[in-house]
Amino acid sequence: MTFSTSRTTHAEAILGRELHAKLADTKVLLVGAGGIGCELLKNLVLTGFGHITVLDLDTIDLSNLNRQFLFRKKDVKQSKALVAAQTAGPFNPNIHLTPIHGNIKEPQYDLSWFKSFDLVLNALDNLDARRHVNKMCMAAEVPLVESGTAGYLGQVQPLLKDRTECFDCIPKPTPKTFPVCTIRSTPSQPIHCIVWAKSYLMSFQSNTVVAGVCLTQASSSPVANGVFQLFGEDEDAGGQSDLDEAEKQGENAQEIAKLRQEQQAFKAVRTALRTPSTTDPNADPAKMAFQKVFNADIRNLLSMADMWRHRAPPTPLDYDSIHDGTFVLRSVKSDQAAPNGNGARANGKNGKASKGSSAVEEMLDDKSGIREQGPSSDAARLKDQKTLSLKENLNLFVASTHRLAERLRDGEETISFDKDDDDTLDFVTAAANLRSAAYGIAGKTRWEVKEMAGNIIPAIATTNAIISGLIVLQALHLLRKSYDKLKNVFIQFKPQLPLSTVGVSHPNPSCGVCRDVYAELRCDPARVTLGEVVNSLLGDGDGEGRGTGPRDVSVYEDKRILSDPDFDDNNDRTLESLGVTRGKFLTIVDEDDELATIAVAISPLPEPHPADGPAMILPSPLPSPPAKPKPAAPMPSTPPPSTAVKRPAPDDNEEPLPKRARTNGAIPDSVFASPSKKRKLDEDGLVMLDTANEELRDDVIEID
Ligand SMILES: Nc1ncnc2c1ncn2[C@@H]1O[C@H](COP(=O)(O)OP(=O)(O)OP(=O)(O)O)[C@@H](O)[C@H]1O
Ligand SMILES: [Zn+2]
Repeated sequence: MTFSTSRTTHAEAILGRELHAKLADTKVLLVGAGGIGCELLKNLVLTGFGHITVLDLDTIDLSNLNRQFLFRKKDVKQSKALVAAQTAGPFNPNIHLTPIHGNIKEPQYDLSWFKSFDLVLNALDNLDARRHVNKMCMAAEVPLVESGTAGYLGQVQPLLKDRTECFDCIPKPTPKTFPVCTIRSTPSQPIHCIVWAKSYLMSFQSNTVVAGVCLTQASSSPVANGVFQLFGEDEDAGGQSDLDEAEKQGENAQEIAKLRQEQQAFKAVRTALRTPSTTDPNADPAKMAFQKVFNADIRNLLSMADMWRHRAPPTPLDYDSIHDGTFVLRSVKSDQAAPNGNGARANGKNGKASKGSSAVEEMLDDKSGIREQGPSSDAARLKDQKTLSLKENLNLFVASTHRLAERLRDGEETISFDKDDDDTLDFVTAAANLRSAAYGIAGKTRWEVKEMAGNIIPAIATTNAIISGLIVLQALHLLRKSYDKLKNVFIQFKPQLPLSTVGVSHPNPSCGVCRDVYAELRCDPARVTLGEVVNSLLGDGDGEGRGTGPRDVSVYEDKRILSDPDFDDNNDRTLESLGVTRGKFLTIVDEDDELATIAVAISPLPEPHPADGPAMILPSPLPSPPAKPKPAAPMPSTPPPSTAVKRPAPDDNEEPLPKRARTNGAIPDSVFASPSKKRKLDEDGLVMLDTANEELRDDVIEID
């Protein structure tokens, strides 16, 4: 007896003939071709999914090659989506693969486009893109499998509108925050110095790592708030408006004069960084930057006596003496902030400077040259893992500042921190370590700084591979419509139970994403006005499919309010003039809070469409939102969140906030019982579950 086997024999045997045949016609969108994406694409191709679109915005980096096995060294700098498709396509000639090099948030990937897929699989690495895809899938009612890994941990979550909770049903934990005073004036841990150093490249506010207002500052000017961006945009390009304003409002004139002086000094450094280099050592931008931030600014802080009453004061660093090896780290009391204050070598015996002082001594001990961490003195240790002396940090600071300055002069307008950009990593390492030395905090190796500054949890190829297999299993349940089999699956750190599953949860009745009623409006945004659109969508309410009829509503695009019953200025403006174009949503909120919200996706008119044809094609039937569930009574057992210190920093581009709290209403018990309100592993908000009753354990760095 002979058996004939083909490439599909095994897949057919496992899946059954019916499902296997169905796969050939299935259209899948895979978003992300990174660690999970590469593994998953291989699985999809080999399982026999017939039509796969793979989309990624990025190009291949050398550091991807250890786990993103569809890529080779020759592919570095090429599009991930294109190379992934080129490599995986030939694994199965029976399937169609469409690679797209692009951002999933681009307007052409609108609701109609999402609706053209039977299934969407996320293999992303950031909260923003995940939330976007979640919303599009909820609107399009296309099943989505969400996933993420963090080191040895991983999670798969199948999501389907009205069947399961969506990605946004549970508010995600906010990223770690640090009080601005700690970062700007009173760091006590290496991470504080690293965050500070990063802020010299990037804005404090925009990456929301620093929270609160520093009480020692009088004004809200960038200088007062510590937003010095040596390599970024000039936050105060418009002049000294903030300070002028503060002066007008009668704030302390002396303090304002001091802030102005600081601002001038800072601008001089920025200018020097952008000016062709000279031989004058005093015009060396690196030296100027050093003297400003590690000497002048620290002296300035020392003059605020109150700040140092209960904590060790920092020591101003001196460029020349570090350079020639004669620098002595001084412990200066707040009232001894004079340049020649009594100094003492920071040897840990002086209580004021004892924190981390042995590590500081290590940095000071230039005779040791480059020191190595740990017991091994193996000369072959990676250079990244060596602790640099103070002088070496100075040299690294100077060298990296020069390299970054050269890039500015070559036309780069802003330089942001990127863990894979050596110049920025060197700068942050050196600047953070120099600041640590000034504050008696232990220094960190370049390797450690890379991990901490990049919020890196090492990626493990095996975790990605397991998760990708599990994604396919959940995808198959969704395709079979075996909804009772759907599971949230977790890879966890438990030898007895490395893999666990939990049944999916119901949607959160007050979710501001999946409880909205979605509709699609095909229109020419240049030819329709806001008022026209809203009135047409509300309809006359005169029978089935004819809408709710006129009522009081507020209208938003994302967080921007466009109109409400007391504000109709925009009603005669076109959608285009209001920036409501293809791919965006108009959100219509019931002013009486009785009916669910309508979210209207803006799509183009179908082609071909006569030029004199209607400017919009309304959804049919018109949206008819159900009554909103009554909010549950507040739960006494849940303490209110503390807003005292760790309030998240306002977003840089903050736009008017919606009047309503979209997901912040009282959350019913069922939500807190939801298994996915669990442990946060990833900066981008991946929520991980261990067991149903486990505490939220965060890798939060303690802040003072
Ligand atoms: N908005 C987006 N549109 C399209 N692709 C995106 C978007 N956001 C992220 N991605 C892609 O998702 C993938 C996530 O993969 P992964 O987590 O392995 O990240 P990586 O950048 O490849 O690796 P690492 O961050 O560890 O260097 C990346 O390839 C990234 O380009
Ligand atoms: Zn939801």
